[in-house]
Amino acid sequence: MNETDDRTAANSTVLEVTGLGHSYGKHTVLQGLDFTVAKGEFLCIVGPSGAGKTTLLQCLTGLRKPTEGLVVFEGEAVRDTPRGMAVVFQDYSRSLMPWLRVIDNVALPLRSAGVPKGERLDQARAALAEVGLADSTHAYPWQLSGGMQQRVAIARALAFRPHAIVMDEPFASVDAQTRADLEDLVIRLKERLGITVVLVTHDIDEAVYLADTVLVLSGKPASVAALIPVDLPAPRDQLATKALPAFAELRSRVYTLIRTPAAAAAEPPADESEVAPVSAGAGA
Ligand SMILES: Nc1ncnc2c1ncn2[C@@H]1O[C@H](COP(=O)(O)OP(=O)(O)OP(=O)(O)O)[C@@H](O)[C@H]1O
Repeated sequence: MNETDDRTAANSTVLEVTGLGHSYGKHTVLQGLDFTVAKGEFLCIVGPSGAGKTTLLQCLTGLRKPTEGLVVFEGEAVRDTPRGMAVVFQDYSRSLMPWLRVIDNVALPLRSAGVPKGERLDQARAALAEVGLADSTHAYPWQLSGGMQQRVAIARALAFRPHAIVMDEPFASVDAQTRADLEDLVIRLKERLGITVVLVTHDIDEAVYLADTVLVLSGKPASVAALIPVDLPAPRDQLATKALPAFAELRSRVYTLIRTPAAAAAEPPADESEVAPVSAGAGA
């Protein structure tokens, strides 16, 4: 049994993707994807620009129907975004309502879900406290920095008390320092609340820093080139973790897989247990 099998056997599977493919008309973008995400796991999806990362994420969240295969979340086939799943997009400025105060932005989806007023304001306040915005509940989004607005978007996702958060390049629109702060925030939230996180990024360093497992998409059409367990010590630290030789090794493996998937797959890694090619048990 390799590390990937251990990973899925030790934890219960939350998300299961089987034979997933997607074509836009005659243009096949994704083909034959099989993988699982365990409860509490942090999975980062990386791949070259245009590989189909966003398309995959849309299929996982029920925002797009795959043309082939199946996505199962908590035992049920995904058709619309499941109740236990929250989605955070890159563009916070478009996802927040500028005319609503922060607390009302966070509480809005709860209102649509029929949660009574007192309860939804309590849940919204608690979620804002989780992301360090307890003092900004009455501000308008446009009075906040980009990083704070993205925190509001994360709070809005948390207010639902989801079991899983799916994020599409959530830190791509903020400066480097804010990005590092938000990365650490998401790691802390995941650990404290036991949430499963699936995050798409084009940034290999970010993927290795955040993930328990990095899923590398590559090829045309794209498939899973590898699921790479990231066995870096916790807690992760922006300086210490990134200075580790193991971090540099993982980063270069991911980079090589993205750039030259066939060559990387043919050349076994120094320690084979660290890289699990998808054919060696990445599926359910
Ligand atoms: N709605 C659509 N209709 C037709 N083609 C699409 C549509 N959305 C995406 N595509 C095409 O599918 C391919 C994958 O796009 P997608 O946005 O999923 O990739 P990506 O890996 O997220 O890209 P990037 O890293 O640049 O954000 C691209 O060739 C894109 O042009």
